[in-house]
Amino acid sequence: MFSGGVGILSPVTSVCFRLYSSYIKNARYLFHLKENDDICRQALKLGSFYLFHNLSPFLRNIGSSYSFPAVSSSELHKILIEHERNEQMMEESVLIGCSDSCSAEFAIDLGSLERSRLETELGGKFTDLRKASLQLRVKDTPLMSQAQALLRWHESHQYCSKTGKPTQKNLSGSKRVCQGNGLIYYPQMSPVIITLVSHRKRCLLARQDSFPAGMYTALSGFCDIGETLEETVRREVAEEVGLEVESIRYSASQHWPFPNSSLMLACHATVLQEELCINTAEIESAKWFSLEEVEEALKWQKVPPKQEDGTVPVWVPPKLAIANHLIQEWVQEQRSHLKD
Ligand SMILES: NC(=O)C1=CN([C@@H]2O[C@H](COP(=O)(O)OP(=O)(O)OC[C@H]3O[C@@H](n4cnc5c(N)ncnc54)[C@H](OP(=O)(O)O)[C@@H]3O)[C@@H](O)[C@H]2O)C=CC1
Ligand SMILES: [Mg+2]
Repeated sequence: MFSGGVGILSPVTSVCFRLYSSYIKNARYLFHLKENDDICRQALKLGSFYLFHNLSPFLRNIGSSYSFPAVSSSELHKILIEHERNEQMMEESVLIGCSDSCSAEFAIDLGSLERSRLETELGGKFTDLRKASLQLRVKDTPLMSQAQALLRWHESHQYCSKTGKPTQKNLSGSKRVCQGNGLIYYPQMSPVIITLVSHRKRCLLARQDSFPAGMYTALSGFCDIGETLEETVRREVAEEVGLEVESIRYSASQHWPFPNSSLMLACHATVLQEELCINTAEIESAKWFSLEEVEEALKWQKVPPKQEDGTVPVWVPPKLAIANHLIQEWVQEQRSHLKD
């Protein structure tokens, strides 16, 4: 049943596993891998590995689409030997999940190996994460983002911020431990709210001057320490556009890897008034949009071309961004109100 390490689990644990759904089996198996270096070491010998080079994921182009392929443990072993690396380097991998058949999945950064040679041997390209996110199918991006975020966290937490001594990752990469005083560090994400504000039949979309021309999206902002989700929504809406939030409705969440790991918490909010007071230190422009205008903006699948007058039509972030989900949800709700 478990191709990656079940033999190490006690018979009692294995019997319990048989009663569970595959989701629970996987969750329990991953828990053991995270906690126990010996089980994880066994899983490394049978697992599959997603490859990165200085945090750029490896993509392969097949016809008109791209894949984020994994190599087997034996293939990775062969690559390391051919590039004159010790097989011990496999232990630099981080655990990112497991397949339905409980085969462990890891990510490894091969940044110390020659990039162009690897690309030729593997038949693909190490691609910048932003570009890769747009090339991959939306359903394949979360795994790639998660893997890159975890590798990035390990790369930037090599030393203890209290003692200055090196930290050591456990085998799965679920934590790092200070070699000086045993302090444990866990991978972190910053909570960020993203809120689609609406008033009567219009919703509010805004842009920062760093956005590509024409792109408008929902308001967003990092949670301050100690704040609740609701408090952040109220504060950010007040700070950025000078509106008082009346009601908040949670919608969904998403891990967002740019520029560092964020947990995007998406909400709908209604406001009491519509007169905007834009904080230009934060955003360049914010406007109310009707259903028709939002439907028009959603039609663009990629950056629209400049019009004759030199302007770029309004467009919204692509499907991989939770902003798109919030906007689509609002459109569906408006359409259903029209039918009522
Ligand atoms: N997935 C999606 O659909 C969307 C994702 N986002 C993401 O949400 C995030 C936040 O949006 P944004 O509106 O810019 O946020 P804010 O409105 O909070 O403003 C960003 C500024 O806040 C400061 N800041 C405070 N805390 C942090 C922290 N923990 N990490 C980094 N900066 C912090 C930084 O200022 P300083 O640099 O001066 O220190 C930064 O420039 C962005 O990373 C963006 O990529 C945004 C919209 C859509
Ligand atoms: Mg903001």
